[in-house]
Amino acid sequence: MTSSGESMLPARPSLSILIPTAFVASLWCYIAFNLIYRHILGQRTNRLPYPPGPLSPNLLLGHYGKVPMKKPWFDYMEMGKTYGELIYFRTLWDNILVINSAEATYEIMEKQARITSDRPFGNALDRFTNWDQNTALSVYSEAWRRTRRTFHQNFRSEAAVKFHPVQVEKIHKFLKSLIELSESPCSDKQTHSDQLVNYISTLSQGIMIKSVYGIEIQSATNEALPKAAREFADLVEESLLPGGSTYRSIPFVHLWAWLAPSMLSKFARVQRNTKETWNMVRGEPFKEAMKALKSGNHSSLVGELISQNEVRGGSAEEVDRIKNMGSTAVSAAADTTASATTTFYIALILYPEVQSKAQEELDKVLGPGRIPSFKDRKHLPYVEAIYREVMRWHPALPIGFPHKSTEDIIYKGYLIPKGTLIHANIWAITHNPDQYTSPEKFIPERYLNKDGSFNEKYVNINTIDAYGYGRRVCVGRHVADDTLWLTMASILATMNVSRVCEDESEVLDIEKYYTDAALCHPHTIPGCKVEPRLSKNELEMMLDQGKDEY
Ligand code: HEM
Repeated sequence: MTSSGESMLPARPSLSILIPTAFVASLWCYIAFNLIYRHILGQRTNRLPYPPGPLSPNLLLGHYGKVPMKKPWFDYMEMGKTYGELIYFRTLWDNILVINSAEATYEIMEKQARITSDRPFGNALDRFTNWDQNTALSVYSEAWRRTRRTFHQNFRSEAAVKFHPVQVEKIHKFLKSLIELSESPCSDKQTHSDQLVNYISTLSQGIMIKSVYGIEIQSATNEALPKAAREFADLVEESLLPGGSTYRSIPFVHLWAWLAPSMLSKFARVQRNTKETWNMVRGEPFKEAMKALKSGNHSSLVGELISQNEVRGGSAEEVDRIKNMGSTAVSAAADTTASATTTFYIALILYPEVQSKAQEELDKVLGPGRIPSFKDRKHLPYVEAIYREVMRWHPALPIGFPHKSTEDIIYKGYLIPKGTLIHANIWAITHNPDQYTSPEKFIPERYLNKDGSFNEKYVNINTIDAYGYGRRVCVGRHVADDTLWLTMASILATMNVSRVCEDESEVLDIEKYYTDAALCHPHTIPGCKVEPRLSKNELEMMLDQGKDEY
């Protein structure tokens, strides 16, 4: 005791110091435990080496924060020259594998699909942001299997024909807006290009939103639902890159998103925004479809499925699955089909000879005054080859979607341990010079036989790498395939697309027009001019005659 009678015991640390210290200490213990478990004990029990990869710059964090996040498909393709078809590294506790070759992708993601079809999500933060309601982000579980089945029943090749009326209607409307665009006086050519990109988005999203929910949209940039669907895709895309999702599994990180005030923490703000945006995409159009259903109109996929469920006396879980399917379809279509259509325009401005050849084929097969319909597809091999080349030349998801292994895999003497995040480098696969001569060039002829017929080898849609692999292969691919083919055939039949530039000899660096992250799409089409091949009246007559041709 002091003379004043106060105790000499040290002051107790306050809770505001204890809680964060305990949090940081337990986080480090968790990291240390994971490292010891995975890298020391794991190695001892399995003598096989992990695949080659760059040395870890940090014992604890691995490559966390050091991996390329901007167009990383180029870096991994380049790194392939040193490490080969498999590149292996880790960030914190995640083991990550990037696959650069078609052969390894087939062996690991197709042949072993049973054990490589999980996703690296499903943590507390993913539940906080409701990512578990999105089929593309869901873990490999019974819930995913059931929603995927609902998806498959409605989007498989035979079912995709029910999308045809809306596809035809929206594509014809798009062509009409192109005529208006070509007539509108505009001093700045780039404004035309930007407007065109807006029309392309409206087309891609308009088809899915109308087919799934029966909702008409006029502009993808001005209306709440298409804007939210794109915003959700933008908010998610960084987590799809190799190493991009590691932070999501940091223990208790969801508490930070939940507790921290938005105005103080950017992280909390982004997570809440993601949750709200997803809730909007999942909730609002569903409410509208239900309103239409109550008023006796169920001319939408969701309306039709809900009324069938009611007739069967179906469950609340089935309603949830239908909601998940509808909202996932709208968010998955937001950037992907628009990306491929915009890439098609870029190809046309760079390769005018491709456009001329396709128009020659269309004019010969269709004859004068007829707009292409799905029935013409098998008679138009060159147009088919253009579509395939667009998907190869600039795939919409160049580094694919992350898969996760659920068992150890041994490939060519290497151990790929259970829990590894697997990314197929679709870009490296579709730009492999051993398989595609001059892969950087747009050459539709690579899909044709010498006599100009379409090469049988490529007929199956599953040969299109851009749609991904294994049990998680794009479930909307048949609908996307129809939309893209008809859009491309219709544009070629009715419009001339060309490039306007000051200097004709300027070599266009197209990469600078593409976005950097996982859902890679051009933000504009540099100096693009679109002119109708026919007069406005002729074109309108043509569209009128073709409007019921599915
Ligand atoms: C150009 C158009 C499209 C491309 C290039 C594309 C590409 C892809 C890719 C690469 C994946 C990941 C596959 C994997 O994990 O290996 C995927 C998944 C998916 N796609 Fe597409 N997609 C397109 C259009 C669409 C459309 C229109 C829909 C609408 C239904 C859709 C729905 C989905 C869904 C639901 C998944 C997740 C499947 C699952 O995880 O089980 N996609 N897509």
